[in-house]
Amino acid sequence: AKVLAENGVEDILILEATDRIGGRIHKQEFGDVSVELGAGWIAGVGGKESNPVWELASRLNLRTCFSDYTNARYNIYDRSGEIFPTRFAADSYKKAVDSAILKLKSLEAQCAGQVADEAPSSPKTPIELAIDFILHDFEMAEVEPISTYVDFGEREFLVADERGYECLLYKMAEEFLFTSHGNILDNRLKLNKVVREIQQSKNGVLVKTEDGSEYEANYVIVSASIGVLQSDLLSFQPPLPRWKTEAIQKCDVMVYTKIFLKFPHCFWPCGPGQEFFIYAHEQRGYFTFWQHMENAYPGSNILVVTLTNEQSKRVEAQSEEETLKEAMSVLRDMFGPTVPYATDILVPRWWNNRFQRGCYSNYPMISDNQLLHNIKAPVGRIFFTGEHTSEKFSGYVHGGYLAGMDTSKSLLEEIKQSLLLQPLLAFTESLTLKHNNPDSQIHSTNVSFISGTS
Ligand SMILES: Cc1cc2nc3c(=O)[nH]c(=O)nc-3n(C[C@H](O)[C@H](O)[C@H](O)COP(=O)(O)OP(=O)(O)OC[C@H]3O[C@@H](n4cnc5c(N)ncnc54)[C@H](O)[C@@H]3O)c2cc1C
Repeated sequence: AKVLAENGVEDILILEATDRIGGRIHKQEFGDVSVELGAGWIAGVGGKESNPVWELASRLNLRTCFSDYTNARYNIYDRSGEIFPTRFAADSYKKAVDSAILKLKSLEAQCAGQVADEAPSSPKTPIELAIDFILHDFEMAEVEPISTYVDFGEREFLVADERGYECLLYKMAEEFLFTSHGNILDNRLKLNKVVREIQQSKNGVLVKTEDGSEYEANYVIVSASIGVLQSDLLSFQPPLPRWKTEAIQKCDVMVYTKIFLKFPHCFWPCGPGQEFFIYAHEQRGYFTFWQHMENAYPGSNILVVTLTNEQSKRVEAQSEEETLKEAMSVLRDMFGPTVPYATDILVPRWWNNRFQRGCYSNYPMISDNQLLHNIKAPVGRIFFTGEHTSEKFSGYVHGGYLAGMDTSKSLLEEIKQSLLLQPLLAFTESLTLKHNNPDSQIHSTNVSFISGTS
């Protein structure tokens, strides 16, 4: 919207389903600090190009902490609280990386109709399963080379600022919407407006919201997540073409749940290289990845455990008490029976949120550019944007940011073309009218053609 406004298209309307802006960037007060339920890191810093989100954060002096995940593999606990020896952990890690490379090669071979030379081994033991989880669901959810790292650098910074990651969005809003004391008062932003239907005709679009409101426009940009597009929240009239719906359904959606736990005191190791630690269990992804928040907020006594996909869906479906019981039993395995019970727990529910239906897009390991192209491509007057439409940075905040700019530029181009074509179209129309109805109507259409040209 900012790109459009800055380019003279100020007659815009932003319809947001919830009572806030920010979407998957969402802070919440927990245990006297601000925690990030959604995006937490600015990924891709320190490289040859500057990450635009890092630039925004620097301008706002956003407080961040460098995250060094590399040590996580040396803090792997078994179920009796023993840490796996460094050498053994390093070897297991190397084995998992080699196996991931083999798996990719075998997939590539399969796609080319060939048989791979060597079959990859599957993780079986708890430590193998734990490493497989951090490798695939956490560290490298993408296939190498990872554009974010190549372009912007390999460093990642955790946002640890009471204003929240979302303050970047309010800053951006301030630059083109009417705001006062941090509140957006511009009536071009309408909150609590759940879009349910988008009708398009030759001349424009009609957007219908759940509360019965209707909005007419020349164009619409849909920035809802890929999970929402896969759900039945939004309907299109006429229905979207098959190439579009098939592409939308083919893209995977990751669910990524950060569970926050507050304790009366800190009982975990907090020295250098100990921010991240791993729990090795027979069930892959069962309360595997842990982080303490003492680097981000010293004295906060908060732990975060990350669950993904099936485990995320499982805990979303149960009560917080049940999840807390499971987490406590895992912590007592690792640190002993005297570990104090957490005083508070926070479980975000991204999968069951009908305005998200998941956390971020995950393109299949082997997919061609056509899939992304089709997900991104406009259908008539309906344009699509969001992280899932970013060619290089899908899944990230900077992906969403850059995709938004990209889509707006395409729309500006479309508007420019249609303005250039208008006189020509009016002329063609007047000729058709003349042909069909050689009476009084002709003149008025011709006038609009002439005024259009001038
Ligand atoms: C738990 C989690 C952790 C993450 N961690 C990171 C990270 O560390 N670093 C990183 O870079 N990225 C991370 N991401 C991804 C990042 O948050 C997203 O890629 C990015 O914020 C997506 O922005 P977007 O504008 O595409 O979509 P959104 O932020 O989802 O915006 C879409 C908006 O559309 C609204 N909407 C949906 N349906 C309707 C409707 N029918 N009518 C009206 N409005 C509607 C939604 O309410 C929402 O506000 C994480 C995401 C999650 C959920």
